[in-house]
Amino acid sequence: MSFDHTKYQPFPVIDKPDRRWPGQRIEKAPLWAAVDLRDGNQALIKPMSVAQKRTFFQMLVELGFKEIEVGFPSASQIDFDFCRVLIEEDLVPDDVHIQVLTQAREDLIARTFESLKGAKNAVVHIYNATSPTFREQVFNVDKDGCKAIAVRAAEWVRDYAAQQPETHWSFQYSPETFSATETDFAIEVIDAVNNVWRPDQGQRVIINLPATVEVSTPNVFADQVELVHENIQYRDDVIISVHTHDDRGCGVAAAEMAVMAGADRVEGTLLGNGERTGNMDLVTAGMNLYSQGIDPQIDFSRMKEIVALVEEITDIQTHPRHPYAGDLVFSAFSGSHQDAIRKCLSRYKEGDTWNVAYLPIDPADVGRRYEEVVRINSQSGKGGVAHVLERDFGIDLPRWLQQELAKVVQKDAEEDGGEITSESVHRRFNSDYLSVPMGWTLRSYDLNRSNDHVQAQISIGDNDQTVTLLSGRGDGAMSALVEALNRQIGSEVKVVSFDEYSLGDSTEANAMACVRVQVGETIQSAVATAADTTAAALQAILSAVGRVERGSEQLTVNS
Ligand SMILES: CC(=O)SCCNC(=O)CCNC(=O)[C@H](O)C(C)(C)COP(=O)(O)OP(=O)(O)OC[C@H]1O[C@@H](n2cnc3c(N)ncnc32)[C@H](O)[C@@H]1OP(=O)(O)O
Ligand SMILES: CC(C)C(=O)C(=O)O
Ligand SMILES: [Mg+2]
Repeated sequence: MSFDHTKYQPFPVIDKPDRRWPGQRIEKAPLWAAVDLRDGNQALIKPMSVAQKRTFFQMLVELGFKEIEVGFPSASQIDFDFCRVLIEEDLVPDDVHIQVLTQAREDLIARTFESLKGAKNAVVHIYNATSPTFREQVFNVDKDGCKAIAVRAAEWVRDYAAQQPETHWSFQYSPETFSATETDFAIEVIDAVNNVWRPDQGQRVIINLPATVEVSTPNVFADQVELVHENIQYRDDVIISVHTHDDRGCGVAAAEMAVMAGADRVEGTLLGNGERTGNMDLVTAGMNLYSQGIDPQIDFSRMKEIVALVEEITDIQTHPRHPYAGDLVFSAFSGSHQDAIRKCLSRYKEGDTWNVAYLPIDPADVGRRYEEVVRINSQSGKGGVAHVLERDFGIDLPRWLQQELAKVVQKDAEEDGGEITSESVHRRFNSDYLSVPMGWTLRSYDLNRSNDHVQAQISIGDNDQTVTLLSGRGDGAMSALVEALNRQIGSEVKVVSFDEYSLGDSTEANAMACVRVQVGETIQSAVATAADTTAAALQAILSAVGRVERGSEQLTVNS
C-alpha cells in the first residue's frame, strides 16, 4: 500500500512556555521584500527573460517595494545581464535596494559582486542549508562543518564588498531550511555569521529565516522565530526577516505569526508564485493588514494590473477564489449572503467604517465593481433578485413581490443550471409583471367624486381592438374599478396587496404601482408604471385581472 502515513513523523513542538507572540498585535507593515524575480522565477516552467524581468521590476517599484530580489546572477546569464541593465540604465530608484542570491561558494560570490558593479544600494544574500537532512545527506558535514560554510561565505562577502565601496551594501544570510533546523544550532550559525559582519559596527545585516519547506503548524514557526529574536547577538542592529513557503497552505499565517514573534521583514511573491506550492503571497499578507486598518505601504488598489501582469509573465492563472484578487472573491450567489450584503450596503455611506457582512473589504478599494457582488443563480433568494433590479434598473419592489419574483427567477435558474444575468431578471420581471395583456390597456379614465364615493368611467383596449367601457362605483378609483370588473367578468375581484412608488427622474412614468389581486380562486400580481399614481394603480389592477382572464401563469390561492 503506497498511501501509508506511518512513513512520516510529526514535527516536534517547541518547548517555550514563556512564548509572547500569541498576545502580540501587528500594528504596522513589516519591511517587504519581493522575491518574484528570484524565488518566483526559479520555479517557473519558462524562466523570465530580461525584458520580462524589467517589466515586473518596474511594477514592483511602482507598487512601492523598496527591496526587490532580482535574481541569482552567478547562476544564470539572464540574471547577470538583468543586473547590468538595472545598473547601467539607472533603473533603480535611490530608495530601492536590489537584492541577489548566491550559494556560499567563492566563485559564485565573486561573480555576484561582478554583476553588481556600480549599484547604489544592493543586498548580497548568501545561504546554506542547516537542517540535519542537509547536513547529513546533501553536504555530508557535521554542525561545525555546516557553520564553517556560512562563516567562510560571510568573510568572502565582507571582503568582496570592501573592494566595491561605491555601493551601499547590505548583507543577508539565510540558514536555508531554518524551520527544520534545531533552533539553537541556527542561532549558533547566525551569531557566527554576524561575528564576521558586525552589524553593531554599522554594517546593515538581514538575517532571513526561511521555512524553505513548510514542515509544521505556523505557531511552531513563530516559536522558532521568537527564539531567534530573543537569543541572537546584536539583535538591535539586525533586521530579522522571514521567508515562508506554502507547503502546508499556511505561508501567510506563518509569516504573520513570525511578525508577531519579532520579525521585522517579510519576503514573498505577488500572488504566491514560487517553489512547489509557492512562496508566501504578498497580496494576501498586505491586504490582510489593509483590512485591519493598517497601511500596507504597497499600492494594492492596482490589483487588476497586478493580476494581469503576474499571469502574463508567469503563465500561471490566478485561482478565482484567491484572497482579495480572484474573480469570484467578491461575489455572493447564495440567498442569505445576498440578503445580508444588500442590507449592509444600503446602510453604508462613504466615510463610514466598513462593516458589511461577508465582505472583508470594500471591493471598490481594489478596483472591483459592486455589480460583481451579488450574482444570481439557483442558490439566490429574494434579497439578491431585489438587489440586482434596484442596482441595475432602479426598480424597488415590495417584499411580497420580491418573494414572488424570486421564486420565478429561481425556477429559471434551476432550468438553466447556471447564472442568471440581471438583464434576464429584468426581462422576466417585464414579461411576468410589467407587460400589459392584450386588450387590457388603460386608455382613459374619468372619476366623478361626490361626498362619499367615486363614480368611475374607464375605457380599456388596444389600438386594434374594440374598446371596452367599464363603469363602477367605490370609495376611490381602485375600488370603483374593482366593482366594475366584478360585473364585467362575473368573478369576485379583490385587491390583496398594493404598493405604489414614485419614480424620480423618469419623464414619461412618474409612478409605479404593484398589485396582487384575487380573482375567484386565483391570485395574480402585476406592476404598472404611468404618468400619475391613479393611472398606475388602475393599470396594475387591469393587468393582473387581464392575465387571469387570458390564462397566463397564475399562483393559486394556497401557494
Ligand atoms: C531554497 C532555494 O531556493 S535556494 C536557491 C536555489 N536556486 C537555484 O539553485 C537556482 C540557480 N542554481 C543554479 O543554477 C546552480 O545550482 C548553480 C549555478 C548555483 C550551481 O550549479 P552547480 O555548480 O552545477 O551545482 P549544483 O547546482 O548541482 O549544486 C550542488 C553543489 O552545490 C553545493 N551547494 C548547494 N547549495 C549550496 C550552498 N548554499 N552553499 C554552498 N554550496 C552549496 C552542494 O553541496 C553541491 O556540492 P557538490 O557538487 O560538492 O556535491
Ligand atoms: C534561499 C532561501 C531564502 C529560500 O528561497 C528558501 O529557503 O526558501
Ligand atoms: Mg524560497
